[in-house]
Amino acid sequence: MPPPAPAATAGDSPAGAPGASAAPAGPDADPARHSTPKARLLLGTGALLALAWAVDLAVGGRVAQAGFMLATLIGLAPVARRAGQMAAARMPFTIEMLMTIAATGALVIGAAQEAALVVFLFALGETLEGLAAGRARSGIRALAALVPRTARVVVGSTIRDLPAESLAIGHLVQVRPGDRIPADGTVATGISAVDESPVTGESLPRPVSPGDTVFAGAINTGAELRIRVSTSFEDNTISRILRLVEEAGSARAPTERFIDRFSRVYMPAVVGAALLVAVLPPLLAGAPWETWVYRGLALLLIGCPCALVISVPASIASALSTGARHGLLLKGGAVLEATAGVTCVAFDKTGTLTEGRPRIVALRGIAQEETGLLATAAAVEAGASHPLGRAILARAEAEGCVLPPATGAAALPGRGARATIDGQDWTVGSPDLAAQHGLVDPATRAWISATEETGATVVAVFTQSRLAGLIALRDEPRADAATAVADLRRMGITPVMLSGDTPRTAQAIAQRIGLAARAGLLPQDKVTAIRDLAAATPGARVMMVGDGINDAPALATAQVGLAMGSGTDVALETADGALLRDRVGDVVIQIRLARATMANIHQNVAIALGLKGVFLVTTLLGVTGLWPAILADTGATVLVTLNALRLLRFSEPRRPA
Ligand SMILES: Nc1ncnc2c1ncn2[C@@H]1O[C@H](COP(=O)(O)OP(=O)(O)OP(=O)(O)O)[C@@H](O)[C@H]1O
Ligand SMILES: [Zn+2]
Repeated sequence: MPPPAPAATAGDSPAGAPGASAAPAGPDADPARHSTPKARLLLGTGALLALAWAVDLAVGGRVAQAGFMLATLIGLAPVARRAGQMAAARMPFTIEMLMTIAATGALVIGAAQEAALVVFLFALGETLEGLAAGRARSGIRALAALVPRTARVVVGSTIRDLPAESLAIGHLVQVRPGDRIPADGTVATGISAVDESPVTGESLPRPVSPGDTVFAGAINTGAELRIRVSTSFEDNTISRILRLVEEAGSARAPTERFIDRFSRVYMPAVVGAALLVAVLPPLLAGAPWETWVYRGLALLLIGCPCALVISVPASIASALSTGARHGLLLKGGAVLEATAGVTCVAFDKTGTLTEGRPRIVALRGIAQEETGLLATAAAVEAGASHPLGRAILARAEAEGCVLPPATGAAALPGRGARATIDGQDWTVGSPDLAAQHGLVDPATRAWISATEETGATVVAVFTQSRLAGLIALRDEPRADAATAVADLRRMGITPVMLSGDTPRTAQAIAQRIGLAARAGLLPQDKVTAIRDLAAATPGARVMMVGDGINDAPALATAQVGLAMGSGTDVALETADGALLRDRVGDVVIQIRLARATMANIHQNVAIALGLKGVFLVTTLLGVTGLWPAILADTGATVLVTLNALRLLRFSEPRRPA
């Protein structure tokens, strides 16, 4: 007989470790590995059971009884062994132990036929549940298969096939039309379109040209591309996602932990109650022993918490899997549960509510003419990752500016960037910084205000003593920002914008999107703002959605922090989840999915407890016996799992275009 796989599915696991199956990925996620021996066992027990039944119907008597007994023993052996192992590890009260006691007890009181049926139905329940759980997790497992195994690496004038794992940062790889991209990177040469739907769920291929970033796993749908690898294999987006989801297994939902604790008390209570039922009526009232021992055994089966134990992990695995298919990633069940309760969503502005691709709309030279101004600003921003800095650099490059050499470049988070040029300390940053040096005269101030009222951001380029000029940049709101914000309102959730930009600019943009704004916030002010929002109303739960380095502290502070997929690594690492498609509307979908999941979990707990309640009563009344009791348990397990699978079909509501 093949060895049983310990703790293969939640149904197998001891009551003390119901979360064992919550990790939807990892080595345990392969259902085939576990269900094969179980399925074989199931078939064996089933065949013997059927044979014994046939014998029973034909001739009856000893032979049939022996057949039932044999079927029971074969089916029970692995279960009993697991029960023994767990008991040796000081976890005596397990589902396996309940099964073992009940089936052995049934044999002892001469109910071999029922014992065999009980063992068979138990194995059936586990197999079905294993299959269903495998489906729930397949979405995430499929991700791992997306990255091609080999990459075509360009070495000088030749191309060599190398394993994708061995790719290193800086390698140049060739991706032919129709091939999958083997690594995260930037397009070096070629103009094409990439289908990222397997990674992000975005169904339209995205046009790419040199300089654009691409994900490992995306399909090149157009012409040949050469990609410069930007992350190692372990750090590519897909590997990171898989790691996040794996971590998810350890971060259990509060509901799950409750059931965990509940089971720990509950299992000994069930055994105790069954013992009392079996012993007390005969001892005290002289009732017949067989009747009450039988009822006690049935009670053990009723008490089996299989369905309850898997109700939460099954729903969560389905939900995480569905989310992953839509490019919505959450680091586990706890986050899912917190997301369902969100009452307020705080959005960062740049890169979250807006495209994060500001463009220069005006240059105003003051102490320096425009081209020189642009070159100076670009030199200061040379290493910057801030969208404003990148926009300035892009424009300078487009205009063919020659940048003066700069040293000691540094970011001033939430304020600007600085560097030394020609021995002078230059800053590119918020006009307030320049004003602090007394560099902003009334005419300049008026120009800044007027420009900001149009929703543009103005940055000043200055030294301690001289304002070289001003640059106005404009960033458009994301296409779905206004709709998403309106959807949140309709769901009873308060949207707020938290911005590091000036009040006038932030207001202008917030007004177009339709929400309130808090502006002029430094990174630590965003943290304070999150705390304020959480304290503003009792029971408030705040979600923060952001993308930048300046959002990371706020992402960590909020009950739930979500990072835009295009966001900085810091934001992605700090956040509890990511929205890979970079759509504001995905916040809405994520919350809807979380709410649906919690509803699903509650239904599951109701199904599990409800069925048990009904059969508890009928058992004590003597209406139903052993096999209906285990059928109720198996039935509840299957119902709960099927109900959880409904979450796989969760889809975003279609809206009229
Ligand atoms: N690299 C930079 N170059 C120029 N100005 C900068 C730079 N970084 C920050 N600033 C200035 O600091 C302000 C706040 O920046 P911060 O990154 O906190 O927010 P933001 O990107 O404007 O907006 P949000 O906080 O809504 O994303 C900017 O509006 C800009 O004036
Ligand atoms: Zn059970």
